[in-house]
Amino acid sequence: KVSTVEKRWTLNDFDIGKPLGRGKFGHVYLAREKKSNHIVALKVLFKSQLKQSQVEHQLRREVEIQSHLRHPNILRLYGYFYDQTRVYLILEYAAKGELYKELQKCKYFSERRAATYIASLARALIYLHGKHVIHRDIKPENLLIGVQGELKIADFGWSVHTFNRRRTMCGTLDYLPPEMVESVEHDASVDIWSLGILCYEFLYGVPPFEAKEHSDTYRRIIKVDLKFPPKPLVASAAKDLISQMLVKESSRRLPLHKLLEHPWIVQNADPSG
Ligand SMILES: Nc1ncnc2c1ncn2[C@@H]1O[C@H](COP(=O)(O)OP(=O)(O)OP(=O)(O)O)[C@@H](O)[C@H]1O
Ligand SMILES: O=C(O)c1cc(-c2cccc(F)c2)nc2ccccc12
Ligand SMILES: [Mg+2]
Repeated sequence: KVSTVEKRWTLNDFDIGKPLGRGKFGHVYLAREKKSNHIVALKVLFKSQLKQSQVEHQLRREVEIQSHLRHPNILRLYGYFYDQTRVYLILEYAAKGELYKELQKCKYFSERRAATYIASLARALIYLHGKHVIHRDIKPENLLIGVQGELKIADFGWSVHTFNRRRTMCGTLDYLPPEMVESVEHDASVDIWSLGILCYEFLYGVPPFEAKEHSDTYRRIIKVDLKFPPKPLVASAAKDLISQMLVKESSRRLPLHKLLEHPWIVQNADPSG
């Protein structure tokens, strides 16, 4: 069993295996922790590139947030260490890889598979929001698949701790810099919207507001120009759920615990998730 974050890890603690993929800032390798024989994914990030892109604070925040999370549908971050030139993240290994590749292969998912994924993501988001964390970047590229086929939310690079409302409600906003005011603006309901987009994409194979130009996608989003194609045939209960999540007024989006009671989820999601 891989111990907690307190231990000081070094590269010598691991045997490095095959590359699992390439990210923006470096590679991810299969690795085995020598003492426990525990298989992990070792994400190697180059400090030079992190500095260049000015994402050091984002990475520290990602590590700080993800290392404290414990949920079956959230990818574990066991620890990190760094040397002269690189930062290493010790991550749970998701044996069945990326969800978006699975979606490309199947074109779209069955209602049972889609509902099971959406229910497990809703449970993970309920857990996250309960800890005042919003992910803000829920999309197929950031979802990995565990050895039992279960979904794992990864990439907390864009996640943030939301301020408790007392601090922002009574404290004047006047002195808060844009980036703090901006994060006060959007709350956990941004993840409900993204989950609605995902649900649509799982069932139709494309996201609802896709367009050739970014400007067109932007226009369709702010208009909530939601259309359901005739093919593939999708149950009206699923369309009803999606329509309750893709609501412009963020406070009127279907709360996550209500999503888990929605007929389409109750009838189609596999309880084990
Ligand atoms: N824990 C893991 N288990 C299995 N494969 C992984 C894991 N983490 C990453 N990978 C593989 O490595 C690839 C790159 O990883 P990742 O997406 O985390 O890098 P990144 O794109 O730089 O990160 P970000 O998406 O935050 O920019 C992934 O697309 C995936 O194929
Ligand atoms: O040389 C450092 O002290 C250093 C540490 C860290 C770091 C420290 C904790 C957690 C984490 F994810 C990253 N990130 C960096 C990124 C670029 C350049 C240097 C560093
Ligand atoms: Mg990535």
